[in-house]
Amino acid sequence: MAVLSKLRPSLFQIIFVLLILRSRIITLPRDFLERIRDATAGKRLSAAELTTILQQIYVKERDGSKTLLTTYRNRLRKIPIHDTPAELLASNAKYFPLYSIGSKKSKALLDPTFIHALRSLLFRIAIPSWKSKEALIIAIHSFFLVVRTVLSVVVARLDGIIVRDLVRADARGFLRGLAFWFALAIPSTYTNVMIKHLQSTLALRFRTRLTRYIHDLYLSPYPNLRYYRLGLGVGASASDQGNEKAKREQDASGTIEGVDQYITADVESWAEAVSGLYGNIMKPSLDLILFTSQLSRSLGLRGTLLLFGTYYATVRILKAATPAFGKLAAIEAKLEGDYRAGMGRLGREGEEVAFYDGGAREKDILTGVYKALIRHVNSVYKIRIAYEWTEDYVIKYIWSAAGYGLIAFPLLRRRSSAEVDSNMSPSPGQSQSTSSNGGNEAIALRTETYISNRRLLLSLADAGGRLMYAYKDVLELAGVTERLYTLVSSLYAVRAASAGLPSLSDSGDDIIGLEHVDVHVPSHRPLTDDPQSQAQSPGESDTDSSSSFVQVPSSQSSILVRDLSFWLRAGSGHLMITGSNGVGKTAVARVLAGLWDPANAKANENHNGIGIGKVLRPRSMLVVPQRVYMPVGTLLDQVIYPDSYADFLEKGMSIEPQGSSGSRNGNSIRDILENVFLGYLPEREGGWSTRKEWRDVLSGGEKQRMAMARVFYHRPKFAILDECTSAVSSDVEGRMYEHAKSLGITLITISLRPSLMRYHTQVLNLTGDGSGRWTLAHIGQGDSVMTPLAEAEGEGGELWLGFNKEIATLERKLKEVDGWERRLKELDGLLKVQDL
Ligand SMILES: Nc1ncnc2c1ncn2[C@@H]1O[C@H](COP(=O)(O)OP(=O)(O)OP(=O)(O)O)[C@@H](O)[C@H]1O
Repeated sequence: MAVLSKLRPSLFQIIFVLLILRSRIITLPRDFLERIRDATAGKRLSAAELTTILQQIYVKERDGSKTLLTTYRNRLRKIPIHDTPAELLASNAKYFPLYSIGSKKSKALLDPTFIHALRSLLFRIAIPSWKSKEALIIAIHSFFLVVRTVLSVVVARLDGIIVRDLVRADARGFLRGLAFWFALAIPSTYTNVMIKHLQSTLALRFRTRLTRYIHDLYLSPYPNLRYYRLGLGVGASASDQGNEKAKREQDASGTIEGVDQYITADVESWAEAVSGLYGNIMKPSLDLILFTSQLSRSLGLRGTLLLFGTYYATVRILKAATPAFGKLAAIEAKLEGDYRAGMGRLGREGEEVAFYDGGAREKDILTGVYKALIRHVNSVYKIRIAYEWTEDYVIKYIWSAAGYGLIAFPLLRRRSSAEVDSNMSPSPGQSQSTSSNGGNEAIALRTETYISNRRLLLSLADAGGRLMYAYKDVLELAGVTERLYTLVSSLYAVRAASAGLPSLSDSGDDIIGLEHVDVHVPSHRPLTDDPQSQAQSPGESDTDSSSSFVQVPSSQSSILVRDLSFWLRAGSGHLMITGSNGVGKTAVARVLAGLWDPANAKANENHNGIGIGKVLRPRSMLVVPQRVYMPVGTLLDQVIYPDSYADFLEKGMSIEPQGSSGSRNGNSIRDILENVFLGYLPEREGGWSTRKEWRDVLSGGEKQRMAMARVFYHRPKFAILDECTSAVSSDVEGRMYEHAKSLGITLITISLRPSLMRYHTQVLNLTGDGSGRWTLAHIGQGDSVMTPLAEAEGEGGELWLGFNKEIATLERKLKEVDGWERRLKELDGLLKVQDL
C-alpha cells in the first residue's frame, strides 16, 4: 500500500483525461469539425484546382527548399521538404569508410565494425541531433517504459495485497484492493498502447530520415551521378578476406546488386529493427534491475546470488545455442532482392518477352531464384528449431524451477523460525484464540510475499526471455546494418566525374571537345592489390574513402579510342561520329557528358596547359540516348523532362501558343510537338495532363520524336544525338535536323546513316580495328570531298571516301535535273508537233 499511496490522485486524473482525448471517446459534431478544418487547413478545392495542384507537385521556396503540394479531404496540404545540406553530406563521408563489417566471427555481437556501422547510421543519419524530433520521441518512449516497469512492480505488490486480504477474509481490504486494481489498469493499458505507438512512430521517422538521406546521396546531380556511377563498379570492398557474403554479393564488376532492395526493404527493416530493439532492450533491462532489487529484499543475499547465477547460466547456454542470425538475415534480404529484381525485369520487358513467347523460360529463371530464397528460409526455420527449443526450455522451465526455489527459500526460512517459536510453549496469560489469529496472520503475510514474489519472478522470466529475443534481434539487426552500411559507404565511395581534374567544365559555355583522350570502358579497382588496405578498420575512418578508388583501365586492350582530339565551337559547325557497331561511338558521348572518365585523365596533372585526357564540357548540353526514357507523369512531363512543372512555369513558357496562330514564336509546347510532327498527341491521348505508361503507349518512332521535342524545349547550345532518330522516317528526320539547326543548336550526331551527313560539317570516324584509331575530316560542299583534319591510317578513311563519292555523285546528278527537265519539255513539244 505504501507504493500506492505515492501515486497521487491528480496523476490518475491527468492520465485519464489524456486517455479519453486520445481515444476520441468524445466526438464533436461533424459541422463543427468541418468549420474547424476550414479555419485551420483551408477551404475545399474545386476539381480543377485539385488537378492543377497534382500537376504542380511542389513549389520552390526562396531558400531553395521545396514545398510538396498534396491534397487531403479535398484540401490543399503543404509539406515542406528540405534536402540534406550538401555540407552535411560531405562532412559525414568520413564516418562511412568502405570496409566489410560482420567479418570473421559470424556471431560477434560487439564486433567493432558493427558497432561503428550502427553508430554511424544511427547518430549521423537517423538521429542527427539531440534536439531532433526523434530524440524527443525516444525520451517520451523511455518515460513510458519506466512508467510501465514501475506499474508492473505496483501491480505485483497489489496482487499480493489482494490475495492477502482474501486469506484474511478482510472484505473491505479486498474491495479496496480491487478498486485500486481497476484504477491501475487505466494507466497500465494506456502506457502499453503508447509504447507501441511511439515505437511505430520512431520506426517511421527513422525510415524517412534514412530514405531521404540515401535519396539525396544516390540521386546526386553531376558530377557525382551516384545512381549511374555506382552501377559502373564502385562497390564495397569485397576483397576483405573474411567476408564471403560481401564477395558473393558483388558481381565480377564490383557493383552492388539490387540497389532497390537496399533502399526500400532494407531501410524499412533496419528502421523497424532499431526502434523495436530500443524498447526490447531498455524495457526488459529496466525490469531486470527493478524486479531484482525488489526481489532481493525478500530473497536475501544468498537468494540474490542464486538469481544472478541463473542469469549467467542462461546467457552462456543461449549464446552457445544461437546461430548466426545476422548473416542469415542478410542472405535472406539479398535473395529477396534477387527475386524482386527478377519480377521487376519481367514487368519492364514484358512486351519483348511476349514477342519471343519467353514466358516459360522466364518462369524457369524466376522459379530458380524463388527456390533459392525458399531453400534459405526453410533452412533458417530448421536452424531455429534447435535454438527456440533451447530458449523455451531455459526461459520457461529452468527459470520457473529457479523461481520456485527462490520463492521457497524465504518462506521455508520463515517456517523454520516459526517452528522454533512454536516449540517454545505459550505463556500462561496467552489465550488459544490469540495464537490461532497470529497463525492466520502469518499465513496471510506468507501468501502476500509468495504472490508478489511469484508475479515479480514471472515478470522477471518474461524480461529475461525478451532480452534473449533482443539478443537474437541484435544479431538480425547486424545483418541489415551491414547491408545498409555497405550501401551508404559505397555511395560515398563513388568518385565524382573526373574529380580533382582541373580541366573539366572550364571550357566556358562555347566549346565542346576532347584533347588527347583515351576512351575506355571504365573498370573500378582499388588502388592497391593489398586487401588489408582496402578494408579499413573503423579507427581509420578519418581518411577520405573516395580517394581509395580510382577509375583505371581494366587492361590496355579495353581502350576503345586512342588519343582522340577534336573540338567544336557553338555555332561553328556540326559533327557526325560514325564507325561500326561496338566501336565506341556512344563511349565518346559518355566521356563528353562526363559519365565516363578518360582513361588517361590523371596524366594531365603536370601538363602546363597542354590538355592530355582533357574534356571540354560545356554547361549547356543535352545528350539524347539511343533508348528513349519516358518518365512517369503527364504528357506534358514527357516533353519538359527533366524539368518539373514548377520549372516549366518559371521559364515563362506556355502549353498552347499565345496570340494568333500567325504570330507564333515557337515557344509553346504545342509548337514544339508540331515541329516533331506529334501535334496530334494531346488530342489522341486525352489532353496534356493525361498520365499513362508512356513507354508502352507511344510507338518507337513517336518516342524518338518526343526525345527530339525535349531538345527543342531545352534548346541547349550543344546536343549529342546518339542514333536517336533511327526509327523516324528520313523526311521527318531531315526536317527535325533543320529545325534544330535553325534554333542555333550545335549538333553532334552519332549515326551510321550516310543520309545524315549533309547536316554536318565534320565527320569523326572510329575505325574499329581494335587499334583505337580514328579519322576526322571536313565534309566538303559541292564537288569538294572531305578534308582530313587529323588522320590516322586505317580502313575507316576508305569508308568515308565512299560516302563522299556517293554524295558528290548524287549532287552532280541533282545538278543535271534541270537539263533533263528541259530535254523532257523539248521531247513533249516534238511529240505534240508530230501529233498535229
Ligand atoms: N557499362 C559497360 N560495361 C562494359 N562494357 C561496356 C559498357 N558499356 C559499353 N561497353 C562496351 O564498350 C564498347 C563500346 O560501346 P558503345 O556503346 O560505345 O558502342 P557503339 O559504337 O555506340 O555501338 P553501336 O553502334 O552498336 O551503338 C562495346 O564493346 C560495349 O560492349
